[in-house]
This record gives sequence, C-alpha cells and structure tokens, in this order.
Amino acid sequence: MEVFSVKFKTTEELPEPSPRLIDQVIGQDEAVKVVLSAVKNKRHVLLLGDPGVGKSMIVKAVGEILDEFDNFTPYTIIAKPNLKNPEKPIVELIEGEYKEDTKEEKISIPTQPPSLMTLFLIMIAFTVILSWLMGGLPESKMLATIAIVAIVGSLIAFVSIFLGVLGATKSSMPNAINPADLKPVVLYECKKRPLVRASAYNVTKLLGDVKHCPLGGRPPLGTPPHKRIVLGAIHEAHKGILYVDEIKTMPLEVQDYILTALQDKQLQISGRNPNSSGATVETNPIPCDFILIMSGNMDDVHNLRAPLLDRIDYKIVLKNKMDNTLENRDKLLQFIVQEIRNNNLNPMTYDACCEIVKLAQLLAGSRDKLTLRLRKLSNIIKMANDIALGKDIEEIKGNIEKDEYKSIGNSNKKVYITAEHVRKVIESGIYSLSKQVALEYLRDFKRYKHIVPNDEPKVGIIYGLAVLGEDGLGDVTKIITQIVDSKNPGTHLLNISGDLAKHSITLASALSKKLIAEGKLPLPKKDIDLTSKEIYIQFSQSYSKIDGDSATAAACLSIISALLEIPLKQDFAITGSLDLSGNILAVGGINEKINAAKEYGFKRVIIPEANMIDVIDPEGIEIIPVKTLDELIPLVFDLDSISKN
Ligand SMILES: Nc1ncnc2c1ncn2[C@@H]1O[C@H](COP(=O)(O)OP(=O)(O)OP(=O)(O)O)[C@@H](O)[C@H]1O
Repeated sequence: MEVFSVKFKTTEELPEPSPRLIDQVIGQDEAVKVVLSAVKNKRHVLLLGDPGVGKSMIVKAVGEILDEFDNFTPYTIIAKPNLKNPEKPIVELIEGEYKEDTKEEKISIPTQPPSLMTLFLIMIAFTVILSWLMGGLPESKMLATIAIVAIVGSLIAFVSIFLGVLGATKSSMPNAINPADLKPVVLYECKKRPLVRASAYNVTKLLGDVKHCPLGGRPPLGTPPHKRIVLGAIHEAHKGILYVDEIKTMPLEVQDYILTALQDKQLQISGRNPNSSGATVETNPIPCDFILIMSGNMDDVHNLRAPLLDRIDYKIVLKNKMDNTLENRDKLLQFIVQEIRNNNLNPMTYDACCEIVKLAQLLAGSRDKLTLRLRKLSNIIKMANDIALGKDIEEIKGNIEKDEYKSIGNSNKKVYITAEHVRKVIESGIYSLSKQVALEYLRDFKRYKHIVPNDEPKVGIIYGLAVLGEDGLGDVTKIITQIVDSKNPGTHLLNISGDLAKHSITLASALSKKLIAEGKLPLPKKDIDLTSKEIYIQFSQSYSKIDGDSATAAACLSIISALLEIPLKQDFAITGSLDLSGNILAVGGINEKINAAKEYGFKRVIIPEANMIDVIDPEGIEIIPVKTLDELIPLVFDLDSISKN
C-alpha cells in the first residue's frame, strides 16, 4: 500500500506548510465551515468533541482572520468618577482613541488642616520670640508681656484648630479629591476585532470585578472606585468573539450572567468578593455585544442550562477519526510537517512518518480509520524528537503538563526522528498517564504467572481479553467456571463490576443452559439436571473495573465446558460479544487485545469476523475470525480427549 502520495526520505524535502492557522486545521472541514459561517452571520456556537481534536485551534484560526469579515471601528472603554454617587462610577465606550481633556478642571482645593510639622514649627518660633522678649524686659513689665503673649498664643491656637476642622470637613467632600483622582481612566483600548478567551470557571476574568482598596476606597487616602474597575472578558469581546472553554466547569450563576449579556448586549460590573470594598461598587451597564463560542467534551453539555443552550445557534460535534484514505494520510503528513515547524523540531524520516500513521490507526481503533485526537499525536512527535536528542524517558515524563508536552530538546542540534524513536515513545507509554499505570500494573502482575498460555486443556477455564485504562492497554483475563450441586440453582458472578458485563455474563449463562438443554451444540450430549446446578463464574485476579460485553463468548464457552465437563484448549485467548441467537458480534479495542494475546505468548487469538477490518498488525499470532458459536466450538474444545475416553 502506498502510504503517502509523495516520495521522500525525510520531511525536510516536503514543502513548508501554510502559515495561516485556518489552513493548518486537518480533518474538521465541516466544523471549520460552520464556525466561519456562524461568525460571518453573528451566530453563537458550541463546539463539542474529544480532547485535542482542534476545538481551540479552530477558534484561534478564525480569530486570526476576523478582520476579513467586516469593517471594524476601534473603540476605547473609559471609567469616570461619579461625583454625585461615588459608588456608581461611570463606564463609557467611545469610538476611536480616547483623547484626554486638556482643559484645566475647576476644582476647589480646600484649605488643608495644618500639619503637625507646621504646628511644631510655630511652637518653636513662638518660644524663641517669647524668651527674647522676656530677656530684655524690666521685671515690672514682665506680667503684661506674659498676658499679651498668652492672648496671641491662644489666637494662633484657635485659628489653627478652626482651619483644621474646616479642612477636615471639606476633605470628606468629593471635590476635595486630588485632581488626578478625578481624571477618567482608560480601561481597554480595542484596535482590532477581538477574540477573547476565558476559562468557564474563572468568574472574575469572565465578568469583571471591582478591586478591593484597603484604605476604604475613598480619596484622599484610598483609590477611587472608577480606578479599581477590571473589565470582564465579556466586555473586552465587544464587537468580536468571546471564546469560553471547559464548559463543564461553568458555574450556573455565570451562565445566568452570560445569558443576560447575550439578551441585553450590556452588563454592569460590581465587586465579586462580598468582603471587599469593591462589593459596594456597581457600574452602569457596559456594552458587550459579542459572538459566543463555547467548547467542551460531549458529556459536558449537561452542565449547561437549557435557556443558555437554546441561545446557541450552532452545536457542532467535532470528529475524532477520519477514514484511512491516501488523501487523509497526506493530511496527516501535512500535520506532522506543521508540528515540526511550529515547535521547532528536528526532521522526521519517512519510516517515522509511517509509524505515526500506524499509531493514528491504533488510536482510532481500526485499520480503516485515522485518529483526529491530534494533540496526542503532537505530544508523541515532540517526545520522539527529544528521544532522538538523547533525552531519557524520566526527563520527558517530568515535562508533561495538563496533557500538553513541550519539547525540551536542543533545537540547534540536528538529528533525525526515526521510526525507532517513535516506537520507543509508544512502548514506554509516556504519552499517556493511564497507559503508564496499566503498564506498571501488568509488569507487576505478570511476575506471578497467573496466566498460563498453551497449558494442557482444562475444564471451565478460558482466557478472555480486555482493555485497561482509557488509553487502551490490552490484557488477558482468566475466566473460571465451577458448578456446584444445589437446591438453589442460579448464576453467581465474581469480580465482575460493570452493569453491562453483569448483564452479558448472565445472558451467556442463560444461553449456555438453553443450548445444553436443547442438545443443539455440536458436542457430545450429556444428561444434566440443570435445575440442581449453581454456576459460579469468576474473572480471576481481576481487580480493575470490568465492563462491556466483549467477554460474553468466552464466558459462554467456559460455562458450557464446566457443565458438560469437556476441557477447553488453552492455546488461545478470545474476545467477542454474543447475542441470544449465538452470533459473535464485533467488539472495541481489537488491536490492543490482539497485542496482549501476542505478548502473553498465546498461539491463537479468536476474534469476531466483523472486527477483521480493524486489525492493523496481523503478524506474530494466528488470528481466527468467527461468526457464530457453532463455528467456534470445534476450535476451542479438546474433543480428542473425549473420544479417547
Ligand atoms: N484538527 C487539527 N488539525 C491540526 N492540528 C490539530 C488538530 N487538532 C488538534 N491539533 C493539534 O493539537 C493541539 C491541541 O488542539 P486543541 O487545543 O485545539 O484541542 P481541543 O479540542 O481544544 O482540546 P481540549 O478539549 O483539551 O481543550 C493543537 O495545537 C494542534 O497542534
């Protein structure tokens, strides 16, 4: 199969990708088209999809070309003091740039109360004059002089106190403020159509705030309210786009405010913290006419209130995989080249690019598909770059932050990222936390040799296949069935936690009993009184959550084997869902399951025939596709041992 339509040895030979982000988005053409049209027509959008499929990237890309949509008049938002009601500062939006009014403001500055220093200096001067006068006077005039000085002193004290009281009274009046505190302040200058991003949980950033002033929030000591206003993202997004991500964290109260803003196209700001001096301040409604784009994962939509959801015109689900066609593999190659250029990485060899395509298939769960969870692929490419530069796994592990990996490699050193480097990242599982946990668990577990592949045939024992963790690591599960004679017939499920698994194993038990009772199985018949049998099915040493229906076929065979006492071969592991008519149906995670069977050393792996289209790497183990239970039975039971008996 031709992997790419171009021939190359390393990515250096490939053309440079477009610098426009909108051209760099791959596999989401439909979503890009809808978002562009929504922005053109001023509609609100909700983007839903798996992590790392390009939700933020699409919004950022549209933001880059926002000016191409419409004419835009720059504006400035200013805040002014309200002299009548200082707690209600005035916020105004003016078109263009704000020009400060240069006319001198007529502000009456009150007589200030004399400072302590002034009073102190007066006292010293007064004492010096007094001693000089008294020194040169005859004793007879001394008394009169003291009386005059006392009167003058009292007068000075009286005037000082009067001025002090007058000053103090005036200074509590608004027009006693320092002129600088009366000047309007510029809160925001918007020169081009804005795209403002805010996380849904960050209430202050979203809705704005009035800061606390520890000095009471009033001049002359405190900062006046209009200087403490912080605009919210909803105001800064006026005439542009407000992008709110992580909608699952959006408090209901914030949703109400956003709804009001969408309806009224304006919203006032008040202090958010009830214990702060900002809490008593409230502005007039401030214009906020924006296009709202929100994003989150599929399940997050339940966190949104119905009235807000109703206001969203376009709700788009982004794809998490695309068909594995030549055209799409070329797109994946374009993505690899983009990641290398955008992150300043080293070039990749052709084989390494093919390895990335294989990984994209594996992450999509099928040979026919390619994953679009491209953040994961991007992280893997960056990690492979660092491995190529000689960084070790532990160093790389320490550099992962919130799903995002930043390359730590030295970009001046030129090396090539090879297939070997990519494989090392995949095998170590460093690109996924859940994969690392699963790997660790399996490494420990395998030491106990609980799974014994290719052992002698055994009654009631079969090996099923499971996938551990959300990033998929295949594992083998030992299923054991024991039958007990009892007056209380029934089926008991041990170590099976998930509801779906419980239902499907109950179904397997019912089906096995029915098939045995009808004698329709291609197996030697046996007279059993099923009304006196208690069936115990155990997923032995299985401690992680077991769910899904992919072990139904395995459980059914295990029960039939235990009831009829016919041994099952032990050289295979099996996965497949079973319906009540005995058809084996497709399951998920088939490649991870096949890999697990290979790694444990089983000779054969039995899978539903429908899953054959998903198999990526059939080498290293015999893969047996089956469609029905009847087809399956001769493959798994050790009929030779019965005929010998
Ligand atoms: N469709 C895409 N085309 C090209 N690159 C992509 C695409 N999707 C994701 N990427 C790569 O993955 C990175 C992360 O994507 P982005 O942040 O847009 O994902 P997201 O869907 O917003 O994820 P989350 O839900 O976790 O916020 C991008 O910077 C880009 O490198």
